[in-house]
Amino acid sequence: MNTLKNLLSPLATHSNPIQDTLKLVVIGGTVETARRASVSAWNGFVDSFFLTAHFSQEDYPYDWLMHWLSKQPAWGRSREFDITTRPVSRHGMTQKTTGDLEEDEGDDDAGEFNLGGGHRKRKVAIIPSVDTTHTIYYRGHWLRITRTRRLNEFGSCGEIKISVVARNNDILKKLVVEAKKEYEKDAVHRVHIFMADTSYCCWRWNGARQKRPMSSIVLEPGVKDMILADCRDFLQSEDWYAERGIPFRRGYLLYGVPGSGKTSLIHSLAGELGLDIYVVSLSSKGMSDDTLAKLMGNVPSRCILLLEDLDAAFTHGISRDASSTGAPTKATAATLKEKEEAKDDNASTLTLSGLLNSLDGVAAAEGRLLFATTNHIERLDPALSRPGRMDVWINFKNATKWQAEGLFKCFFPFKPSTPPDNDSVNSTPPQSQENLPLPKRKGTAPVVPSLSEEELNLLAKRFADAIPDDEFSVASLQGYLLKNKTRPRECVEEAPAWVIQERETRAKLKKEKEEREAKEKEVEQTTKADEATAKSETAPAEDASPAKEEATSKSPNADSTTECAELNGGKEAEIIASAASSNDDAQATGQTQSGSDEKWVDVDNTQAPADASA
Ligand SMILES: Nc1ncnc2c1ncn2[C@@H]1O[C@H](COP(=O)(O)OP(=O)(O)OP(=O)(O)O)[C@@H](O)[C@H]1O
Repeated sequence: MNTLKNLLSPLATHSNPIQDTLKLVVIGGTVETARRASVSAWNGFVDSFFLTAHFSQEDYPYDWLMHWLSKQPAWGRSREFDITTRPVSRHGMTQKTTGDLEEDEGDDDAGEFNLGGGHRKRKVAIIPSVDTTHTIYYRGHWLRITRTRRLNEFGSCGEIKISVVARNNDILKKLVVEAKKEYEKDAVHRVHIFMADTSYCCWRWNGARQKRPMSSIVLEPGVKDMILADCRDFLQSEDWYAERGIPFRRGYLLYGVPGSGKTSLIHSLAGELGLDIYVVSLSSKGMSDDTLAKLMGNVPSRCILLLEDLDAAFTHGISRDASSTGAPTKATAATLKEKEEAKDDNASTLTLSGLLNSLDGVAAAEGRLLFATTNHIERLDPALSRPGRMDVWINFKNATKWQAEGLFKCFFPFKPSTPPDNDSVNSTPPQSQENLPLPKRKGTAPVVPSLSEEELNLLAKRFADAIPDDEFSVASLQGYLLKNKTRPRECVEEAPAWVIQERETRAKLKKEKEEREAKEKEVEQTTKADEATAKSETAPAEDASPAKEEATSKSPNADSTTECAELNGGKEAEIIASAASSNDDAQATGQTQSGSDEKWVDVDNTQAPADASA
């Protein structure tokens, strides 16, 4: 005490200011040194007695732990925590957490509360705050949990550190297993979507969507069953593939008109098979052979890898090698111009050989189901769609009457005439309602007049009669039904008028498009003529090159064909021929090709396709 008094007394009395400053520095230094020594002693103590596990956001256990932590009762008593409406893990599961904010009386949907006055509810999670250590009691042990953020080469990344005093790491193993189980239990109703991030060469979680029941997809009989059975069979055949030395991969090419259910079917399959979907857009900015190879090498073994609008990649500069377009179709002048721009604009520089390598090269991931969709199969290079890369082809066409009827039944549920007992409801679901999700949310659901089964069947039949075969996409029928979702009877009455109106609108749009194109062509020709006149006036000597003149006076397509043929060194025609013949064969034979593992399925063909894996 006296020492301290002696140290501090000069500060109170008038003394030399230099001496005072020095004393303050000494005191401060001593205090700081003592603090550091105690912190490092504590860390040493922790290191020697505690087991510590680190969980990085880059890997799945982090998600399991965050999900598990968000459900722990300890947060209800904690004095510092984060409240978030964002997903607590990359899988987007924000659910009821202990210590949650409860909605006003009358709402038992705990964990949801109204933000912003509207009727939309958001779920709230309470999670450990960053850089704070929390202590949780778990199975007879005190866990010290610290959530931190660290910087890595791609930005900041979350980390969880869990320390526990224990003789071995059994308790941590138990914790991880429990967290995983809980996580999977809660994830079972969702399909998780990951998008390729070309900037960081990684997959980013993009959302968790509610599973879509297979019964809500209306395709010709047998198609859904065939594809589902094929996927299941593949996923169970790892050993079979290994024994025969065949790469454990399977590709599905879904092609056809827009709005016919290609994407919906994939979503539904993912839910049915319990797989995540990894989506790559080949024409996205920054996509290169290298990036794609890394991304493909990083997909987990059991998942759906989706290449959407495969043909779009071809019209945005993909090429077989440095000097070719890779696409079997004629490249337009606009396409070539786009390619030139792409070089400057950091756009996709992917080549077809790069794409082929990443699909089935040595480093390509195994065990994944590859799905590719396209509206223009004729634009695909045959190399891309050959068996081994795309084993099953499915053609999606405009809606048939059968599909119109099925879609109508999906939209309007019927009321059984006599209330059946629970068992009979569970055992025999009506075909159109089978697997459909039960309405979960409370609120003002639209009032739909109740229909008996007979009436529903009759209305669906009449609706189908009014819809012409193979003229409207299922998406447009869905649009019409959505507009009439509370008026099933009127919907059927007005269907013929809707068909006429749709036809008129389409004819009008087509006419407008033709007029616009004709105008554009006219302007283009005038500009070309003006340029030619200006050229001949300013540089008469250049007239001596007639070949060049001839090329510029051709149509844009003819132009690009010439340029394309030059770029390909004459290979273009070969590619067109092989694509056409393979496609024609497909249409002609229509079905399974014997001797290969490939299937050719036409959704309009009512014959059940043969099982290719047989
Ligand atoms: N066969 C179908 N059964 C049920 N719904 C369908 C079907 N086809 C389309 N739809 C509905 O139409 C909408 C668009 O469907 P989807 O995106 O699956 O079509 P798509 O063939 O992938 O189209 P695009 O080629 O333009 O990507 C969805 O809302 C979906 O519910």
